[in-house]
Amino acid sequence: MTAKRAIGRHESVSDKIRRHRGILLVISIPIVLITLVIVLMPGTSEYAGLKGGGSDSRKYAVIFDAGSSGSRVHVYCFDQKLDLVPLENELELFLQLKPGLSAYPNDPRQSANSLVTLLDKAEDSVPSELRPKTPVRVGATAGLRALGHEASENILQAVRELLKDRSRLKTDANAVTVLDGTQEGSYQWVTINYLLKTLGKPYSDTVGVVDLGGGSVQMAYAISEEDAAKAPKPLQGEDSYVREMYLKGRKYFLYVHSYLHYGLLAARAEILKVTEGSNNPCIVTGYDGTYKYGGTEFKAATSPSGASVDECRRVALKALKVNDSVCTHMKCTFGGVWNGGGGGGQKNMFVASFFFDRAAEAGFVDPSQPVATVRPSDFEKAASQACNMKMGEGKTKFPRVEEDNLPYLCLDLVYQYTLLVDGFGLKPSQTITLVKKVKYGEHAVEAAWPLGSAIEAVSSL
Ligand SMILES: O=c1[nH]cnc2c1ncn2[C@@H]1O[C@H](COP(=O)(O)OP(=O)(O)O)[C@@H](O)[C@H]1O
Ligand SMILES: [Ca+2]
Repeated sequence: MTAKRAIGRHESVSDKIRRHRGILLVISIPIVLITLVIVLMPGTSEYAGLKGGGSDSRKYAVIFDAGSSGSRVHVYCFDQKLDLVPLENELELFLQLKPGLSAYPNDPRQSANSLVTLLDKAEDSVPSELRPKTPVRVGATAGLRALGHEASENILQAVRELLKDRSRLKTDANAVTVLDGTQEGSYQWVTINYLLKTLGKPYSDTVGVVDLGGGSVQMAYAISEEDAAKAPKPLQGEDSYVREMYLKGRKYFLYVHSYLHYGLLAARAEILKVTEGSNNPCIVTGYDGTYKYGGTEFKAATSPSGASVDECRRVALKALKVNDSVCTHMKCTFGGVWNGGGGGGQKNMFVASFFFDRAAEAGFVDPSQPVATVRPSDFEKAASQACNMKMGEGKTKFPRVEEDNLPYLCLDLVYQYTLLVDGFGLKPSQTITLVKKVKYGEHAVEAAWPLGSAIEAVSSL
């Protein structure tokens, strides 16, 4: 016994290993395997945390929307997969002010300086070390388009100088421009479909968009390759009807058209021009004043018999030139413009900007919700009430309407109905989604073109 114990006590380490090698083998194989998996697989938590969490893998973009009625800035932050990630508590920094750049047609410096507060706050929201790598873009829309080349180019040049003098953000050669209408419409389509996560799906699973600004209105939707091949060729100086875009591994043919002078505030002027200098059946009963747009004044006075939906519709149809212009294409919207042929990409329409705002002011949409499902006929119903009231009743009948908009409420709602139904050819009973913001995970993001521009800007980095 003693001898045996003595032998046992002096057993060498190698003897022990040899004796227990079976057990050791059973324990060590899984440990080695697990270690290998952790080291080699990029998807496992620790590794991915190190790689994806650092601020150097994030890309910021600062986009100014120089709209006809106001200027806005959006700052977005994307991860490596081009998903939006929160900046502080929201998925974007969004700030806005009025008026827009085109309110200073003869003073380019003052026009550019109106962006200073937006610029400073936007730049502050980008981490200091990333600023020189962060693209900044300024896209001007209908306001500068309508000003004409020289005045708008002077303003843009002053904005370029402001960015150079005051900011460390990265400006490319074409970073400060007047967007052409088809660009604006296609960015809006990318924004909405990105937020709905329909990009990469077949074209008929995407949604179509309408964006009613102050100066212009855009419609965009994806069409089939066959329909794209049938698109009418644009005349000289016209934008082409179809844009090809490659997004999330799929090629899209996007029908897009922008109508300058048919944004809501510009359309008021077009409708008042039809009855030039005399009474107009779209003006709310009891109002007699003037409407200013783009430096011109228009008489805005109701007819002696008061406002009327039916008569206002006749004037709106004239302003849209629905029946007065020649359609040389298969089918037209209004003003002789091709309608794109319809199809699956147009069956769900997301309708933004002034459509949402007026519906909320008229009281048939809840302004605290990001989206609302309505029908074009809802605009007509609200128009009937607005056209039948007197100015004095406005505040009680439509408590949410801003005072300045009250004389034009009948006009705005009739125009919106006429644009959707007679202009764009939607059925009065078709459901459409009015959209202010789109939910993206837990957050909601502004349903506006700058996100589409930001995605393009960071994709090329
Ligand atoms: O970021 C946004 N989110 C939601 N609505 C917006 C945003 N930017 C503009 N809008 C809408 O567009 C309307 C003004 O149009 P804008 O001034 O952009 O005219 P434009 O597009 O014809 O130049 C605003 O009253 C608002 O309804
Ligand atoms: Ca706009």
